[in-house]
Amino acid sequence: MCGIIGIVSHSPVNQLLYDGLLVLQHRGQDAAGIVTAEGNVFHMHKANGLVRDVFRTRDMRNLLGNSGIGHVRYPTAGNAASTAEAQPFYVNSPYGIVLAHNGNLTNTDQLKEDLFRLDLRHVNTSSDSEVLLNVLAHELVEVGSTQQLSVDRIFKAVSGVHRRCRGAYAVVAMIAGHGLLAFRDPYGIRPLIIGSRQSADGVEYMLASESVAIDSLDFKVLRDVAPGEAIYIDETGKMHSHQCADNPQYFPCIFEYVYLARPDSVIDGVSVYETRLRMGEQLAEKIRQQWAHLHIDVVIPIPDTSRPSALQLANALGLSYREGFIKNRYIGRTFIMPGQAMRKKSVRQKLNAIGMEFKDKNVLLVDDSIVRGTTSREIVQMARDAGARQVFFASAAPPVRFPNVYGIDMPTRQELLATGRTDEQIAREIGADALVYQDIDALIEAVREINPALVHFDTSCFNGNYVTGDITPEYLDIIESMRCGSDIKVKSSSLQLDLNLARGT
Ligand SMILES: O=P(O)(O)OC[C@H]1O[C@H](OP(=O)(O)OP(=O)(O)O)[C@H](O)[C@@H]1O
Ligand SMILES: NC(=O)CC[C@H](N)C(=O)O
Ligand SMILES: [Mg+2]
Repeated sequence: MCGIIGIVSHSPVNQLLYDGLLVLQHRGQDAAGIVTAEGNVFHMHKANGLVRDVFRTRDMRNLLGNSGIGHVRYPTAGNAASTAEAQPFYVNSPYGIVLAHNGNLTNTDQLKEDLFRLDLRHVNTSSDSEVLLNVLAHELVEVGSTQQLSVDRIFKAVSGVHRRCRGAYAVVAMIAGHGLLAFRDPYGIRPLIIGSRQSADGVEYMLASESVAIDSLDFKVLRDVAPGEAIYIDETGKMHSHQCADNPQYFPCIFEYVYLARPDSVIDGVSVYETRLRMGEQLAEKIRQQWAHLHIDVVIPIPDTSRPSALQLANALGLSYREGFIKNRYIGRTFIMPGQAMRKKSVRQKLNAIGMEFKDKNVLLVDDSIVRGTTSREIVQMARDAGARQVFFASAAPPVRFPNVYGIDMPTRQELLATGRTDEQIAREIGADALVYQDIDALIEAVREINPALVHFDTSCFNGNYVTGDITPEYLDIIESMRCGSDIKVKSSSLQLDLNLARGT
């Protein structure tokens, strides 16, 4: 889950893009980049680091032009440390194209081989996003690069991308001398939303991963981009849209509501904050039924993401809600940091207990999810060190037992705390006296109650159902075997070969 943004304006967009990326920083802390278009010329600056560190005044000055795209990266493929994999990516033919991608392709290696062998294109990094860009570039050639690039042709090229690419992709791209293109994969796994505003010179458009970026830049939300749909804003500033997939279906990632997105965003018509409140209510109901024998003195959230769920859970149970952990506001999100050593160290740096809230109390700690257990293990111990009598733990999401292949870095079953363990074993692992998880149906209900039009979700990390239909046990085995420890560093080019071997082809 990276953050992407695209703006077509009537005045310079560099500051708007920067401000938008700052608002999307929670979606990626590893690298940031902006490309602006000034006539036929692209200006690009990208590097590893947080938005505030990547862009100096001199970089901003060079980002000239009235349209542009931006990206904050949370690596899920390729090499986390490589500056060359910071986005947006650029390819010079046809026309000159830049692209920023949120998600993860699941047939990267097959595509890479086809690009090399059949399309005569070279991909220089191990990033799936560079592959995606080259597929788009090739499809744009296929629809007739020697002729005028009409809107129809651009949409045909996106249909070609949908036919070839598997996995999750929300994309913003710019075609030099033409306009800004955005599209969402046929299942709408990762979010994408469009907004507009009226300026003295005409309408201006903005696309972003989350509505919070649109709100905070003073645009008005128009609507979510539909699964499979493409939006094109041409060089005159006119917006076009078209459904480019044969069989689009809504399967948004439910983990966006659990953890990834900011609570003040609305994704696919659902307020993230409201779902988190409802998750708390649903969990309270389960606790009421299952834990009548336990005495809880106080409910304490594990900041930040679990706050709304913990608050509502406490309300529903008639218990007091107290802030027992204080978060160092200068430390980022730990789950999306690359490398277990860094994540572990950061939990202690990030959270500190307030003794009086724990001393001689039975505390119920609430987190939005338990993934590797890095946070919960540390936090339970911190609660005990602070003098808690009993420590109970509640997760507003079900156990995470399966790898995510659509843009969240949960690649191996071994590193997921809940894989192969019962709730009792997990409670022992994190050192809690009791543990309760949300049920998957209750989680789905928490989102669907707000927008009943959403019927299906990508819930693969909870139940192993992979909607794209191409994720076999062999695929997961190979992904796992390619990961060195838990750090992201994929020996990408061997995937297809290994898959073929696994299938005996
Ligand atoms: O079981 P784990 O592998 O530790 O992952 C789960 C934890 O990581 C996330 O917190 P994070 O610190 O990333 O962000 P937050 O401040 O938004 O809660 C999430 O909210 C959980 O607390
Ligand atoms: N989390 C994401 O969306 C990652 C995008 C892309 N797969 C990368 O690793 O750069
Ligand atoms: Mg957290």
